Amino acid sequence: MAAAVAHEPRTVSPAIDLDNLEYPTFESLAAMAQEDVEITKRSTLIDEELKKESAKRKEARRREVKVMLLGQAESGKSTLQKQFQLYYASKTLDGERPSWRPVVYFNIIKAVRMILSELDWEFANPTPGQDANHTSKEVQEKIGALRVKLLPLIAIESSLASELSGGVSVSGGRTGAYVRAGWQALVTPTHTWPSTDARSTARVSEVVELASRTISTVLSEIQALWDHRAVRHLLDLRKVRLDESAPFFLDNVERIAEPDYLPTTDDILNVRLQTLGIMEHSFPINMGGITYNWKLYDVGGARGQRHAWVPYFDDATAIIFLAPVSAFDQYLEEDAKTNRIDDSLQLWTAICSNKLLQEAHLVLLLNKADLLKKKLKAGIRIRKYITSYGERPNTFESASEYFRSHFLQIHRRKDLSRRPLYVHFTSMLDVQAMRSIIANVGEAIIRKHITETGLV
Ligand SMILES: Nc1nc2c(ncn2[C@@H]2O[C@H](COP(=O)(O)OP(=O)(O)OP(=O)(O)O)[C@@H](O)[C@H]2O)c(=O)[nH]1
Ligand SMILES: [Mg+2]
Repeated sequence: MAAAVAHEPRTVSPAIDLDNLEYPTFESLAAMAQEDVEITKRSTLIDEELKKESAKRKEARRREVKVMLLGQAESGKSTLQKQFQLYYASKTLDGERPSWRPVVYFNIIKAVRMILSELDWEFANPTPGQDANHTSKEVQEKIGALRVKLLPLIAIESSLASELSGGVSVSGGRTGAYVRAGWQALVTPTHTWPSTDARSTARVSEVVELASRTISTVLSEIQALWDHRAVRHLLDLRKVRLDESAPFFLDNVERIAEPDYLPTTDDILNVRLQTLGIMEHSFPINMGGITYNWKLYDVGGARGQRHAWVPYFDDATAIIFLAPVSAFDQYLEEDAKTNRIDDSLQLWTAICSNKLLQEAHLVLLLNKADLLKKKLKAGIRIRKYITSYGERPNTFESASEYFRSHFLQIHRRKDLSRRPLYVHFTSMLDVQAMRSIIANVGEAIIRKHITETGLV
């Protein structure tokens, strides 16, 4: 037989003494009731505050227009960002002028270095069939003498590049300098930035001042090199590969060599400086009496940078895709076998078919139309680089239509949500012509945003 188990109650309720119970007085009951009212009031207030806060956040989000600038490296994304800034917030661009000074110096030094190294190569390996006068002993001696004078200038390139890149190590090559978000604070003593200490700012200014002084000291040698017939000849033969903006800066070197030089808007638009990562620029845009917080995301376009775009995709209001149509005779710096137009078409395919971007408004800018015209006028044949161009006339009308139809076809085939597509040919350095495009694109994007969010 199982033994009986005695159970103790687990909790013992206290015994009560009915004779000595304390009852609350009417006064204390009233005070308690008042306290309850206060607590309820406070919690209602908190609820209301939270509701207001959430409505405010929602409203702020509704007024926020996020626009991503996408496209391969050198397609003109950062230049378009500057054009937007110039149109909607020109005062902020004015404030940034001093920080573009070292970038202009860097562009000049890099151009001089590249000319000298291309000449070296050409003297050692003369192009068959070229005029031997341009590689004669006399020419080589003259260039040799210029090189000696220009060496102190070339020596500054890497320290200037490294200061612009905020310490990211860079080594020669065509690109040379990268910038990340906040770079301007690193190169402008008047800016404050958490990562800028007084010593590093002083060092940067020293490098910038040294660059400025050296450019004016060797000004006549820079001009002599740029005007030299051997250089001109090699440029004509397209044997010297310079950044597209190099001729602009070398033509303007005298003005830039002035000690009180401050970059003009044209200078700022022409500089070449590769973007690293994602740079966010925001400024208010007023439309129909409502102020929108316009956020532009300018990304690095080289292949190694593209993975960083994706986290920004799902709440993007619009994508502005830039494809440089002048690039038919160029190849990717990161992959010398891929034609730039081909890369742009591949990238455009990926953008049109990306599921995260299905809701985003699409704008396609076929950029560098000015350079396309120039190249065709200079007789560069598209068929040599793109065989499918066939016997079509080598004219701007025919070429622009050919490239446009390829991009449109991809959009038709790959865009599952069948969004309307806004297409423009652009010459991004032309401030006047860009004004109407910027206004059109800005308005179209905000209008779409209004339709979706129900803002009036
Ligand atoms: N001639 C001409 N030059 C242009 C045009 N658009 C941009 N450029 C120049 O092309 C170069 C590259 O432009 P960026 O805006 O730096 O290119 P990006 O797309 O930002 O390049 P990453 O930052 O490397 O991805 C700069 O020197 C610009 O001045 C154009 O329409 N015509
Ligand atoms: Mg850029």
